[in-house]
Amino acid sequence: MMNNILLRHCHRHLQTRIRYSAGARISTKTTATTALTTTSTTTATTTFRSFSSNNDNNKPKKLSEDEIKASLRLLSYQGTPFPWAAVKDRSAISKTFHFTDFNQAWSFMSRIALLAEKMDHHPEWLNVYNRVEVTLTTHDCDGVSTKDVNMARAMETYASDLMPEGSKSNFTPTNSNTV
Ligand SMILES: C[C@H](O)[C@H](O)[C@H]1CNC2=NC(N)=NC(=O)C2=N1
Repeated sequence: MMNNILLRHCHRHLQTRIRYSAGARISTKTTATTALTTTSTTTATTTFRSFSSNNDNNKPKKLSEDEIKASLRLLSYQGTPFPWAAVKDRSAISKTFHFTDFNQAWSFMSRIALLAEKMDHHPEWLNVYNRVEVTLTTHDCDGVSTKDVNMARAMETYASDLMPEGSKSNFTPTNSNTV
């Protein structure tokens, strides 16, 4: 009799634990997926809307020097020692991101890779441990377009999601190929 009660108690306890851990597992997965989807969708939609659209035949429009300068000013927040900059001798913009470690740098690249496929727009980049050097340009118009600016903005969002506050000002200029 005592054994029976004990067994039922254990069974109920086990059920609760299983339900709890299943719930936790599901909610973690949902949160991760939602966060990723929401961030990419929101970023892409918001940025596409807030910049002037491309020309009629949907070919990305090459931005003028002044438009690039204005975009760089918007992208680079004050006090960042290594902000977005125009690349010397070619129409492209570039920035080096410094993360805490390789894991963070790779997370950043994975998130951007998903967005790149979604936008059909792919960055040039180099990763060394915690550093990701990014160059953005649009082959289809042979220069910087709104697609590059939108991608750069998404990169800023993803990087600041990943980096703990405080380490954001910890940049060291490493790329001398910019003007
Ligand atoms: C055919 C395909 O749409 C093009 O090649 C896409 C792919 N990714 C691209 N990426 C970049 N950076 N610029 C482009 O013009 C470009 N075009």
